[in-house]
Amino acid sequence: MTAPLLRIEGLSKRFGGLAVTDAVSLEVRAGEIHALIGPNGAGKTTLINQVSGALAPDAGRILFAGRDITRLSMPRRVRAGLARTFQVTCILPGFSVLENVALAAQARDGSSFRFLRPSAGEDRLNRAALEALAAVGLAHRAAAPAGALAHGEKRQLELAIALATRPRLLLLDEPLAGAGPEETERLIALLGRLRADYGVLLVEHDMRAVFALADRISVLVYGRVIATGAPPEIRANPEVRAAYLGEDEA
Ligand SMILES: Nc1ncnc2c1ncn2[C@@H]1O[C@H](COP(=O)(O)OP(=O)(O)OP(=O)(O)O)[C@@H](O)[C@H]1O
Repeated sequence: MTAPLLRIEGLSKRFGGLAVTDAVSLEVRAGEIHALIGPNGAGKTTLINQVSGALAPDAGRILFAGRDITRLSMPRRVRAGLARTFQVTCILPGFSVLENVALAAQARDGSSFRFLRPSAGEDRLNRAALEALAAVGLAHRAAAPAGALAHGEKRQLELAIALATRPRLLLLDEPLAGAGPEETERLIALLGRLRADYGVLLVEHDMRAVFALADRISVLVYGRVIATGAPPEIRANPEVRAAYLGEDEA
């Protein structure tokens, strides 16, 4: 079996007296969608924040492609191949769709264009941005102002922004939040296609999407992983059903 792309070992974070993530361990393999589910306040976003580098853990380790990244800055993690999207849409509405993605491509490449003429650098960024937009099915909207996109298209744009940083692992925090039924279908299909090329750690409340997409699911309750397994195992787990899923998810 291939080594995991992401390995989280005993990750703990306290806010005051509250253990928000409590010795959390899990792995994400390349080509796998690993969903992290759990009730509101279980610590899912706090875990993603620690993996992305927005929050320092109190204890535990984060290994990415075998390298310990626990103390690495956020920009260095992006350069290493970690990309995240946010629960709340995070785009520049006055810039075009293409510009939003080109900026992300530029942030990833940093100074790598310093020996190129600016226009050649710009062409390259635009090409990279168009490629990322094509991968999420949004190339036809490249010239539109980002603020004019429909909600579901904004979620696609956020994914393109993440892809433009050339990641190996995507940290997706509620990518379906606020999407209507048709947009949800489109985004589920898109996430399913991305699986071939990336590892994905997916936080999502839409259980139909989670059970349709995930190769494995970890269930977080009060900061602790109470179960990890394939979707049928999780669905049948009595502790999970009692703590989170309830009867209607069966
Ligand atoms: N910076 C902070 N300071 C203090 N408490 C915090 C902070 N960030 C989060 N918390 C608390 O930690 C707990 C876990 O929050 P977190 O956002 O990680 O949960 P979640 O599982 O992502 O929830 P949701 O599904 O509602 O997004 C909550 O009780 C929250 O109030």
